[in-house]
Formats: sequence, structure tokens, C-alpha cells
Amino acid sequence: TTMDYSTNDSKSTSKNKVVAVVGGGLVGALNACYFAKRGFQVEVFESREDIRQAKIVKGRSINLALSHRGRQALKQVGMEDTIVSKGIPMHSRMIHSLNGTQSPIPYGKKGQYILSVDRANLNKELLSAAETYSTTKLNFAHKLLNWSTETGAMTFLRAAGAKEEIQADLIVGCDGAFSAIRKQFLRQSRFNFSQTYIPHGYLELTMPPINGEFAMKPNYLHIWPRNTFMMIALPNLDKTFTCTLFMPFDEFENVTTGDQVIEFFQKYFPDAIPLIGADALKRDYFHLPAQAMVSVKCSPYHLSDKCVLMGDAAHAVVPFYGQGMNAGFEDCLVFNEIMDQLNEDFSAVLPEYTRVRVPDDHAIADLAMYNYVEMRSHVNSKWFLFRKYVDNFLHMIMPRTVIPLYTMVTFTRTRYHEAVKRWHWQDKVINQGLLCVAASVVGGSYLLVRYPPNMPNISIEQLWTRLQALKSPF
Ligand SMILES: Cc1cc2nc3c(=O)[nH]c(=O)nc-3n(C[C@H](O)[C@H](O)[C@H](O)COP(=O)(O)OP(=O)(O)OC[C@H]3O[C@@H](n4cnc5c(N)ncnc54)[C@H](O)[C@@H]3O)c2cc1C
Ligand SMILES: NC(=O)C1=CN([C@@H]2O[C@H](COP(=O)(O)OP(=O)(O)OC[C@H]3O[C@@H](n4cnc5c(N)ncnc54)[C@H](OP(=O)(O)O)[C@@H]3O)[C@@H](O)[C@H]2O)C=CC1
Ligand SMILES: Nc1ccccc1C(=O)C[C@H](N)C(=O)O
Repeated sequence: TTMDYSTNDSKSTSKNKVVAVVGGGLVGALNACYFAKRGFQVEVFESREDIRQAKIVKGRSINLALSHRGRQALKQVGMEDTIVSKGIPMHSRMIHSLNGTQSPIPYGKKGQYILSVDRANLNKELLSAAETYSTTKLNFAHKLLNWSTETGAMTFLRAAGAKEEIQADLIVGCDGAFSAIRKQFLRQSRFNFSQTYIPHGYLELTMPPINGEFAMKPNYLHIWPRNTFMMIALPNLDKTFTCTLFMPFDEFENVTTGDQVIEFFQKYFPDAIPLIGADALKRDYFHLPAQAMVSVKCSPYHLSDKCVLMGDAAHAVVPFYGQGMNAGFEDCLVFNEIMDQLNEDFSAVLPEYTRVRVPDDHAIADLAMYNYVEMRSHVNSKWFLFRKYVDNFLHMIMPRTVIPLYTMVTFTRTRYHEAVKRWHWQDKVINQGLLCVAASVVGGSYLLVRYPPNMPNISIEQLWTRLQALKSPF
């Protein structure tokens, strides 16, 4: 069957223009709300069955960390409170050392936290919100096979194997890290694309409640940092924790039997064994093979005035900053702001969106790579903890001059690429400042030893003359 939803009328307004959102995941469902709110006719095409009716929900992580950018994007379509009310605040990282001691590292100031939210519920709520607009239609079991850059026609595979051809005024590719929409971009001249699989994989385990209560303190993101790998745990509403082990694939390959799993956990995460349960651990570890993680960067995000990529389709990032979804949600918000500025003129909005958004999404992709090293290794270093303390202190006394990187990324809408620039600048200045302080302390101590306080009173001039006569202590 062929359906032509497009208006082919340059004078048509949003009221009768049709936007096809391909992918009804987190970003697609939110985007549907944005376009519907503006008055467009929205058709969402999702390859899977309706997640709200699905018995088994397939998909990546069970829960996600939601922070300021994502919340702001939800707020714009009136969804923030609904989602936040079902989130569990995490105020700090909780570091589990090998000997079982736990020490918190706050994420920001008092009252600043990230939220652990359930992925499936978030997706369901967003789909239902999109459906409240009478102009939105959700089409499940529609898998995009291909689309034509010349005509804009999209070919979908239906459940029974039938094919359906569909046209729209604008195609919004929200079809995730392995986007089928993006495939056509690869054939365009001057389209840049890179894809990197990191050599680490991940595996999820569940930590059940103990006597009906959370097995660990709930308002934390728990981390077992082991330098070259780590395990983390985020709380769920049903009082379980979802633990995720991130580790090089080589290491995963070394653990092949139940006994080896216990041996491995005994060596690196002994405190987690009784909490997950030895039997469950032996069984669940092999439930699924370790999953790969990919980072995708591309540019531009648009193709003429016909098609635009958002969310993971435009920028899959490794999960370590907890920003993939947040960045995808912010894409919708930024696009919406540009739609306001440029009067919904797609031929102007799409290039502007690429211009504004590419540097920021590329910056968060790099930051996400960096945060893995911070989480699995730096948090073990005294110097890192000291620097974090100094940054927080300086932020407290000069809140506008010094803003820690984590705060900029997680608790503000500072553009990601500006956060990176500022971080480098601040780091340089603070390190130089610390060096000066250290040098003064060493110099001062030397003087004190050389000229103990009971020395006779001398004038500044005399002291200066003596100082000049000294040989450098270094
Ligand atoms: C382990 C892990 C942990 C993460 N943790 C966090 C976190 O804490 N915080 C955070 O912000 N982000 C996190 N992320 C990232 C987050 O999952 C993604 O950024 C987010 O899901 C992107 O949403 P999306 O809608 O762009 O893509 P998806 O959620 O993948 O949705 C894409 C949708 O498109 C559909 N689709 C695919 N192909 C087609 C097709 N051909 N035709 C039609 N439909 C199609 C899919 O079925 C899917 O429903 C994590 C990711 C991983 C892997
Ligand atoms: N940054 C990352 O490392 C990754 C992030 N994600 C993100 O996680 C979230 C949920 O993912 P989820 O829905 O579970 O994704 P899935 O892994 O279930 O994949 C969704 C679809 O993508 C296709 N696909 C999967 N793996 C590959 C691959 N290696 N190469 C080409 N196509 C592939 C499959 O399509 P088909 O049916 O045609 O085979 C699959 O149905 C999404 O945001 C996704 O974008 C997902 C993977 C990695
Ligand atoms: N959600 C995640 C999933 C996987 C790995 C990390 C996260 C994080 O959220 C990390 C957090 N932002 C941190 O820096 O401690």
C-alpha cells in the first residue's frame, strides 16, 4: 500500500503538515509530543509492538539517570512532574572499596541530585502523552526498511511481511544507535560519520530487596571502582537495584563457569555476593552475553529540508556520563527553540539545528568516554578527591567563576562544548593556583626553619636583602 501524507504545498501551515517520526523509543515519543504541541499532524512509526502491551520488554538498560537537561525537555511538554514523581533521587556516588567500606562523593551542592528512572515506564508514559494529542497517530510493528532521498518515500515492513510506502513533509529519524534513516545519509557527499566500539562490554544483574527493604542505601549511585573495570548499581521503585558490570570483553571471556563467577566476585566485589545471592549470581551472570557499547558521531544531522536525525540516531554515546537520553531529550528542546526563532521554516531550521547541535553532541560523546575512566579509576585517587574538594570549595565561594564540570553537564543547560572549554580553562588555572600555594608553603616553611620566629625584629628591606642572598632551595 502507498500513503501520501505530505502536503506538497509551500503555503501549508503546521496545522496540515505531516511529520513522520521514525522510532517510538524515548526520543521519538518525546519528539512526537513536541511536534503535536505545535499543531503538526504526527505519525510515529515504531518497529516493535506497543511496549504498553508487551509481555516481555526487550531493550537495553533497565533504568536510566535523568538529569537537568532531560527534565527541562520533559517540562516543556508538561511531563516533568509525572516522570520525576516516579524517580529515585541519587545525591552522591557511593564508592565501595575492596575491604567493604563505603564512602560517598556528592554530585553537587545540597539538594542537587540525578534521578534513577525506569526505562520501560518512561517510554510508556511518553507514548501515552503523545497519544493525548488528537493529531498524533502511533503506528507499531512498522519497521523502516529504506527511504528515498529523492522522493522522501519511506518503505516499512509490516508484521505480516507486507510492505507499506509512506510520504511525509518532514522525516525525523529517532530510530536509535543503528538508525535505518541514517543509512541514506552515508551516501551523501560531505557527510561525516564515525563509529567506535569500545573494547568493554556490560552485563546487568539484579540485587533483590532484603526483608522488603533496599539491600543498600537507596539514594546513591553505587560504584565498585576497580581501575580497569567497574560495577555500578542504580535503585528501582520495587526496591531492587540493577547492577551493571562494565569490563573488557577479554575479561568476560575468562569467566565461563558459575564457580568462576563466584571466584571473580570474591576477589573484586565480595560485599556484593550476599546481596545479590550466590545462586542468583551464578545463574544470572550467564543469562545474556555481555553487550557491546558503541559511540557514533556524524555531521550534518539534516538532509535538505526533508529529514533530520535526533537522539542516538544522531549521536550514540557510551553510557558512562548518564547523558545519552538527556542529550537526546535536549535535542528536541533545542530543535523546538530554533523552530520558534525561525518560524517553523524547515529549510532554515534544519541547517541551524545542525550548526548549533553538532558541536555539543560531539562534546558529550567525548565526555562520556572520559567519565568511564573517572568512575572506574580516578575516584580511587587521593589527588582526584582533593581536587574535587577544592573545586567544590571554590564553587561555593565563587559560584559564577568556578563551576565543576559535573555540575555544568548535569545540573545546568550550559552547552556541552562550552562546558568542556570552561573545564579545561578552570583546570589549568586551579592547578596553577595550587602549585603557587604549594610553592609558597614550601618557601615559607624553609624561611621559618632558616629564621625561626625568635629571631630579632628585622625590617622588610633587611628581610628582602637576606632573601636575595639565599640560594634556591630547589
Ligand atoms: C547500558 C546503557 C545505560 C544507559 N544509561 C543511560 C542513563 O543513565 N542516562 C541517559 O541519559 N542515557 C543512558 N543511556 C542512553 C540511552 O539509552 C539512549 O541515549 C536513549 O535510549 C536514546 O533514545 P532514542 O529514542 O534515541 O533511541 P532508542 O531508545 O534506541 O529508540 C529507538 C527506537 O527506534 C526503534 N527502531 C529502530 N530501528 C527502527 C526501524 N528501522 N524502524 C522503526 N523503528 C525503529 C527501536 O525499536 C526503538 O524503539 C544508556 C544506554 C545504555 C546502552
Ligand atoms: N551507545 C551504545 O553503545 C548503544 C546504545 N544503544 C541504545 O540503547 C537503547 C536501547 O537499545 P535497544 O532498543 O535495546 O537496542 P537493540 O540492541 O535491541 O537494537 C535495536 C535494533 O537495532 C538493530 N541492531 C542492534 N544491534 C545492531 C548492530 N550491532 N548493528 C546493526 N543493527 C543493530 C536491531 O535491528 P534488527 O532487528 O534489524 O536486527 C535491533 O532490533 C537505545 O538508545 C539504543 O540506541 C543500543 C546499543 C548500543
Ligand atoms: N547512568 C549511568 C549508566 C552507566 C554508567 C554511568 C551512569 C551514570 O549516570 C554515572 C553518573 N553520572 C556518575 O558520573 O556517577
